[in-house]
Amino acid sequence: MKKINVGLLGLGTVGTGVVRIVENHQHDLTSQSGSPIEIVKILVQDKSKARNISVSPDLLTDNPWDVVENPEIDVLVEVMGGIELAKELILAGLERGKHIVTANKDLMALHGPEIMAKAAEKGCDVFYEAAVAGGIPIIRTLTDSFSSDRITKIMGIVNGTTNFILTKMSQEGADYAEVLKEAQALGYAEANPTSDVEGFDAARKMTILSTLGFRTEVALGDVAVKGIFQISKEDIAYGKRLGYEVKLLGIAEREDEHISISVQPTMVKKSHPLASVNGVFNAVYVHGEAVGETMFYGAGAGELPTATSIVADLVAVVRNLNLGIVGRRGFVSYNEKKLKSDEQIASKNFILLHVEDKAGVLAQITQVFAEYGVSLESVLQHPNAVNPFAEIIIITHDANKAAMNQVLEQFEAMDVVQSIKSVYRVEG
Ligand SMILES: NC(=O)C1=CN([C@@H]2O[C@H](COP(=O)(O)OP(=O)(O)OC[C@H]3O[C@@H](n4cnc5c(N)ncnc54)[C@H](OP(=O)(O)O)[C@@H]3O)[C@@H](O)[C@H]2O)C=CC1
Ligand SMILES: N[C@@H](CC=O)C(=O)O
Repeated sequence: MKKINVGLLGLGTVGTGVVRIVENHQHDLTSQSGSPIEIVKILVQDKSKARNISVSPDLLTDNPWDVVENPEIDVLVEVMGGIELAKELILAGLERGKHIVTANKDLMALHGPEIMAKAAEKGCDVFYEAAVAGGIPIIRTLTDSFSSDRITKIMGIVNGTTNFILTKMSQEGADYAEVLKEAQALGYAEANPTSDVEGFDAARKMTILSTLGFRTEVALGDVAVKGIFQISKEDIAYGKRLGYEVKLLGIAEREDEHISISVQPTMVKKSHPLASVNGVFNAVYVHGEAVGETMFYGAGAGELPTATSIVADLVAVVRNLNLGIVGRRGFVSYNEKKLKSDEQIASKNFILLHVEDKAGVLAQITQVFAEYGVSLESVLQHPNAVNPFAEIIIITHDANKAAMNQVLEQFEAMDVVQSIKSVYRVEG
């Protein structure tokens, strides 16, 4: 039984979890993969840093090439994050015939095709289950379990940090900045948390999921992105009154071979299963033509859930090594990419307006919707107790994005409209 040597690039939140699982589950890992797995070198930035796991100082190095050029190492597990250095090390590892496991969605969303091409050229495995939704096995599900189906929609809460923040704001009325600090302390947030709160982390994950689900090479620039920082307590309170929770959703849809992908705060009807996904939990809803509706739920970030996916990938690599095969997750060929136009993207919408509180205003507002063919599901109006204006909350029926943009442009130009406070997509 040949021992498999692993070089670990990074010993932060996720790397620590990988060391723990490899140590604690050694017997099971060997019996499932056919080989003992040993971490023989670990790259860190600062060897003198205090760590919440004890590892032999001999294992640590701050020189990446000690790991990547080590001929004894069979597999590189990249959990250091960042793009340029991680990419350089992974490509250098592949060049030397090393198999790769990574949690790096930033890298896979931007450079996945180049990395997969190098892996194919060198006959190596590249697995990245942990890159999307932490502990949920969604990548395997899309590439393996649904290979027989035609997926039409992937919709999910794929960022744990923002879901943690929105849950605390909704349930406890907590302050945004305070909860973000808590998410950072718990190891959920990215090194630069703006990528969580501005929606880019979710956009990278949706790039990966839609590429795999629609078998189409989706680029990060194809994803329309909106983050959570503009969500107010008022929006959350109104949503609740009307039976909605505000969630940051990644939404990828396919219709007549055309696709659209977005990340945006969304009012989700409380009866929809995504509305009750709280805290750091993630969930991904997948609709396939044959299978119908499915949903996958679990911890989307954090040390051990994420490490579970990494070590499962490691087992897959080792199994393949022992069988003498490679099992890259990718495609022989991709479908042609056709993006939906704004006229083809339709959804229900929630709009909160502050308007002058006088006769005829509501009629003027509804007239604008009628002009652009947007039909309304409900309209609520009531005076604001503090300020001399009225609040109007409108829920539309399905309306296309182009028409909605024209409606909003009209509102911007109307004297009776003091401000367009918020606009959300509505699901459920
Ligand atoms: N945290 C999570 O819940 C999840 C994270 N991920 C992804 O996993 C990856 C790792 O995340 P996480 O563990 O949270 O990150 P951390 O910041 O906690 O850890 C990063 C580790 O990499 C080391 N490192 C970083 N840059 C360098 C460098 N230039 N040279 C040498 N070592 C370096 C750090 O060294 P040192 O310790 O000395 O500072 C640290 O050990 C990221 O790609 C992230 O997006 C994916 C899913 C969930
Ligand atoms: N920062 C990310 C970590 C996992 O990918 C998140 O909060 O989901």
